[in-house]
Amino acid sequence: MWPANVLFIGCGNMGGAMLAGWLRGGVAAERFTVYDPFLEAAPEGVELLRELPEGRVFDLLILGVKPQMLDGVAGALTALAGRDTVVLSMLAGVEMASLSLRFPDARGLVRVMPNLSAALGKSPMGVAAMGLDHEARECVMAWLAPLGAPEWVDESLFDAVTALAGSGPAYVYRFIDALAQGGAALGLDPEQSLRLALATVDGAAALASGSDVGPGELARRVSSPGGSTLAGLSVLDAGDALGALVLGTLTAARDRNVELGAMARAAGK
Ligand SMILES: NC(=O)C1=CN([C@@H]2O[C@H](COP(=O)(O)OP(=O)(O)OC[C@H]3O[C@@H](n4cnc5c(N)ncnc54)[C@H](O)[C@@H]3O)[C@@H](O)[C@H]2O)C=CC1
Ligand SMILES: O=C(O)[C@@H]1CCC=N1
Repeated sequence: MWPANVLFIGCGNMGGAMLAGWLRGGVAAERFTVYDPFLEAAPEGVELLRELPEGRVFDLLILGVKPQMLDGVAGALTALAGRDTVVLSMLAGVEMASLSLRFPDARGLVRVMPNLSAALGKSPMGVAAMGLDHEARECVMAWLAPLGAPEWVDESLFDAVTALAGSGPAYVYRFIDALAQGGAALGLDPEQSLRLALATVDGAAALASGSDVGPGELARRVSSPGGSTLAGLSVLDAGDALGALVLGTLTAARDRNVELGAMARAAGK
């Protein structure tokens, strides 16, 4: 079954979440090797290397370093990224054209944009590939499936997908914090307020995910005519301030991804 063996190059927050997701999904730990000079420990059964392996061939190389570190590692990976090896990158902003300059001999390239929910098998994932035939692309999707919901995305939209789905958990966490702090300001015990906020977001997201109607209709169903939810929504919806704030947030994140991509393009010339 492809990939028989997988080498992570850097396995911090995001790489670690993906690794945890595969292990949770039943993939054998022995199929994974991690090269990371700074990681304290790898999960049980996963080989952790402080030096790049020599004379070994991996089916899949997963780049899990920061985008700004690409050129700190790429040169040393030439021998590992040969014609039997697919290179998969989770790096924000960095385009496949930039990757193909660094890994010209690789069997193919895959870009994936997951988020930390991969650890629970609940990550949305944008996926794009280069140099892989239909069968290999199907294998990539099957390989990513234990992490959540992979879907093909045109690479030109990757920076937007990264802003929404990659960074998105951070924005949701801010909203959870705001709910919890609001409840505490109204007199609830802060810990109880956070518990209530978390359970509310968890249940609301699960309900919306399984619903055949959209979030707008679900919000309407919460709101009794003349009731208290509408009184709250009249504040939240005023002047579409929330919509503008979220759009501004996603735009800033998307634009930073564009900058990171441009830096990688310029450095590769
Ligand atoms: N954190 C997140 O939620 C998401 C991150 N990403 C992408 O994932 C990538 C990694 O981000 P994080 O996991 O957040 O960063 P991180 O800093 O947690 O992980 C990076 C890892 O690389 C290791 N490392 C440093 N120098 C190295 C070297 N020379 N060779 C090998 N490994 C080295 C570090 O020890 C660390 O474990 C980034 O490119 C980011 O754009 C993508 C989606 C979501
Ligand atoms: O903050 C970052 O740059 C990365 C990309 C998406 C989430 N974390």
